[in-house]
Amino acid sequence: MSITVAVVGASGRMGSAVCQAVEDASDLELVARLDAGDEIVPATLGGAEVAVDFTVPSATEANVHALIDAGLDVVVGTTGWDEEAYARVREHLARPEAAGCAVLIAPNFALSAVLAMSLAAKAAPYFASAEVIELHHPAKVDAPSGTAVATARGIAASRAAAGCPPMPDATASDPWGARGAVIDGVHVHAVRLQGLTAHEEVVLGNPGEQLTIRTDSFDRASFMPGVLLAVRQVGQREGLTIGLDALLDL
Ligand SMILES: NC(=O)C1=CN([C@@H]2O[C@H](COP(=O)(O)OP(=O)(O)OC[C@H]3O[C@@H](n4cnc5c(N)ncnc54)[C@H](OP(=O)(O)O)[C@@H]3O)[C@@H](O)[C@H]2O)C=CC1
Ligand SMILES: O=C(O)C1=N[C@H](C(=O)O)C[C@H](O)C1
Repeated sequence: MSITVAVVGASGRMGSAVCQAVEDASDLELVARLDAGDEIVPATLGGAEVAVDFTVPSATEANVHALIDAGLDVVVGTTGWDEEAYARVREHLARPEAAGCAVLIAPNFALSAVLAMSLAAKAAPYFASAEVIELHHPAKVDAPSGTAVATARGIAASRAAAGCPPMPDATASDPWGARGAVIDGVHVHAVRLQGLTAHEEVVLGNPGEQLTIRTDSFDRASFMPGVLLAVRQVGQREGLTIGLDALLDL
């Protein structure tokens, strides 16, 4: 029996790749393609059991609530989520009328990126300094990337758990914002460059040594195995899952 799938944001760079990947998978059936302006209601969802959302940060949360209302499990790759938005989804999923629905939200479905985030969090307490540099195609609408935000938060959490002191930094004047965004105390730098797809470097420093962890998605094909894994497994989960690492034995 196939799992029936609807893709929201189906005409986009990721949405169109997901539609193709679903069509190419013998155990999945693509039953609906939705885009901006399409209503998310059972009549437009073609009987889908699982929806995949790759849209825009300003639309994704409303889409997820509409998909839960329609009784679907949801896999989300769109960025822009914060703790408050996660809490609203958890609250929605806890309502009796949403019983049986599950949502998985992941900032990055590429195995190399998931491993890079996990390795960065593991390594961070062993280094005095850690910074994140993300590099993307110039059509990306948000900065920093969702992956960079999650990476910085993971680094900060593991350093806090290990009781690490603040990172050394004598910067007293930065009128141009050259030190980048600061997320939970971790500096994050965003590059937008024609020719790039999706890349991230985590640099960790100690006196006399440096560890560089780098992930490169050269092609959106890199995200597809993770998206399909999530589509196949989201229905076996309960509530809200954040991150593909929850499905992997890392
Ligand atoms: N988790 C992961 O592994 C990855 C996540 N991403 C994230 O996925 C998201 C999409 O990226 P990408 O595909 O490059 O972006 P695109 O801009 O190529 O695609 C977004 C699509 O969503 C459509 N859209 C906009 N608003 C709505 C709406 N309200 N309902 C339905 N569809 C809508 C757009 O239509 P229109 O153009 O007509 O407005 C467009 O077709 C971004 O947040 C990106 O960061 C990207 C790659 C990997
Ligand atoms: O917009 C993109 O392209 C990507 N977005 C995600 C993010 O913001 O982390 C994942 C990946 O970096 C590609």
